[in-house]
Amino acid sequence: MINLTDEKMDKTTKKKKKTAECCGYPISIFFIVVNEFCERFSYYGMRAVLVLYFRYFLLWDDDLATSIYHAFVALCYLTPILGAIIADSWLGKFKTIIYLSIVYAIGQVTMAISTIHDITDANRDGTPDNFTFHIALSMLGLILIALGTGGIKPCVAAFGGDQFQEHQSRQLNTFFSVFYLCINAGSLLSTLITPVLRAQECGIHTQQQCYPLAFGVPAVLMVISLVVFIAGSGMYVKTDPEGNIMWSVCKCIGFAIKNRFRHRSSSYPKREHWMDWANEKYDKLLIAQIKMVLKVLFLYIPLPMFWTLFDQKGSRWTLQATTMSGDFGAFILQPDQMQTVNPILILTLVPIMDRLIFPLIQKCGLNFSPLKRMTVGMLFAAMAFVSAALVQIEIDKTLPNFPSSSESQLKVVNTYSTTLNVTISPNEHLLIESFGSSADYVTFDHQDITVSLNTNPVITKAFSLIKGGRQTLIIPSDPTVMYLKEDVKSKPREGKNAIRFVNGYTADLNITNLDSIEPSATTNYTLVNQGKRDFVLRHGEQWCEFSRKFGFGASYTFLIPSTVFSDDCESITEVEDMKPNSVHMALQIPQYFLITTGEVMFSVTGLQFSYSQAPKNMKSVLQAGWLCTNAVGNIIVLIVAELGKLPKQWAEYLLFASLLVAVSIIFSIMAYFYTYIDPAEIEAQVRKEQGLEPEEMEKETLEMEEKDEDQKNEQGVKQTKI
Ligand SMILES: CC(C)C[C@H](N)C(=O)N1CCC[C@H]1C(=O)O
Repeated sequence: MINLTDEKMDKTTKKKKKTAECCGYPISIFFIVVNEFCERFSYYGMRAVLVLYFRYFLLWDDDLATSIYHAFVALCYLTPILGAIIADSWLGKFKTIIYLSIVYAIGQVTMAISTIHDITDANRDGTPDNFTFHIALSMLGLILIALGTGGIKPCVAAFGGDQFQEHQSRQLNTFFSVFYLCINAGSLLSTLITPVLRAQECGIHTQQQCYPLAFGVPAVLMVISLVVFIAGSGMYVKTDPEGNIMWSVCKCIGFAIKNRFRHRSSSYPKREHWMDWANEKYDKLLIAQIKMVLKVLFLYIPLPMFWTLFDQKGSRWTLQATTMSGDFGAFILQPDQMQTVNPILILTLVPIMDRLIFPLIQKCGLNFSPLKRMTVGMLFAAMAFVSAALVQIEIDKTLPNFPSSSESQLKVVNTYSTTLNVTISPNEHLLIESFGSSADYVTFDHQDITVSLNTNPVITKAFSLIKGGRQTLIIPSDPTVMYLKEDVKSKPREGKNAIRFVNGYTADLNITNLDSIEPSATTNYTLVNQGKRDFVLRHGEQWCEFSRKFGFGASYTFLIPSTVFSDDCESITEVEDMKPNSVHMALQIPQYFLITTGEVMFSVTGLQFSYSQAPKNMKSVLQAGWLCTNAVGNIIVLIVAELGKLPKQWAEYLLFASLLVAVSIIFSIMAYFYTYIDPAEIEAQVRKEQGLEPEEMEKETLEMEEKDEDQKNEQGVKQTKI
């Protein structure tokens, strides 16, 4: 018999301890949800500008930037396992959250410091001189952030759940919804704010895009998140870890497998569950707890497929948006801003579902159990992809007919003084007026062509076209030097417009933001945003200004005639190489609505389910298992992106939708055989079977705490056995 000190008494009775409440909720919850809001602001805010930092600060190419970005996101969803092990086996959730939040905040500050170009810009030219320093610092920052954000994620949700007493089960479910609302409110605000901060100019020696501010504000938010969490310290219910539970779990599973193998002969009687083969050596309670966790983890196997579709919102759907028009009249939406529709919808759909839809379904007498909700959530996500496929079919109707890999396409632009008859061997005849172009691209299934112009004398020239490419034959004022210029062969990125100029003026010209162009030359493409753009053309003292209004995703060649200054830029002609996007981005709203409805049913429910079905000492572990489904989904997206795509994007969307339907059918069958449990009840029952009265159980817990870690793992479990 050991003496129960006040402190120990508190430890054993803490679940029963009355916590301060407000409207039926523990007050400590307030600190946890505010902490989550700030943390998600910090995480998503930093993520919103990360690719741009790689691309335009570190000057990495698109492929490297996106690969490192996705690897970082996947790492953020893998580290929860580590956090959960630390919390459930060693430090407890409270201390784990504090320590890993410190790591996280240090990571954010390191990241912000790595973006200060002035640190290494000795020659003051606006670019860092020592890229290795910035890369090393930012990678260190990202690793610390991934450790921190992933590590605390399973602990915060589970720690929030721990604050509720048994009579607060309704409030507990609402907590997970509010928790999800905070995630999305934080992410929405930060994804709107950090890009604006980045667009500011700042610097000591030279003014540059303000990455230090864009990364600095998330770092400050992470520090606030930590301070808020610590501020609630006195109010939390803190459950201590019961020794190195993960090590005990691994040893117990290992023993069960070994023991089963040793007794594989049919002469040994079968046992109800393979984990029962650990009965000889391990505590029944531990075995029962492992069975509960394994049952849920098994159920999670098909779930990554949901996240595989969900995560494509940020990639494929954003690319789809770049081929659409974002002109909403009152405002213009950029393709990547379309993603903010998801958190906005979450903020509206979670309350609607919680307060209206789910109670209504219950009133109708339907049993909409958590696993049914998750299955329906998956079906909604599949429908979202069907909707995306339908939108894609509409877009495809408006897209130019790009050349296949064996074809070549050619357009002709005439800046000669008269109309020309252009013959392209063997049988293409085009009549092209001065400062005009052929109506559309001509497609060839061979590359070697001969072009003849009906000038006097006739000019003939041979060309070799690019296989799979689009080119323009530029006929300048001196047609003998006609030449080929390569054109864009896909929609310009980010919904921008690709423009270029052909100089038909007799001398060099300067155009706003472009290098000077020689007579008869053609500039390379420049990308310009949607909206009205002004250009100033200059030659010596002469200048004129012209404006054009651009839509989304078009490509133009502007032909500058020799009279450009005498008619004040009026005579510049515009050749449309690629039509602007005509399918409206609003058509993406149904797919966002469907996927977000699916997310509310799947993700919010999954969070609650993972908490409710976990034994008390493995709550964080099961949360980590849940988050791992997200990590695997992310990795699948990475692999799919690497493997390439189906020739038709709409077909790929339909393929993913069908895969998710198939997976949801498998999941519903698995769910059918799953029996919901009350882990506390099972634990109490096992203890009862072991002949332990509640008081004895508490004493025994204390005795176990007295022993050293190793003994506790090895002997503690045996000791409780009957
Ligand atoms: C992608 C949105 C900004 C956030 C999303 N709706 C969401 O809440 N989550 C996506 C993965 C799980 C969850 C999160 O915890 O961030």
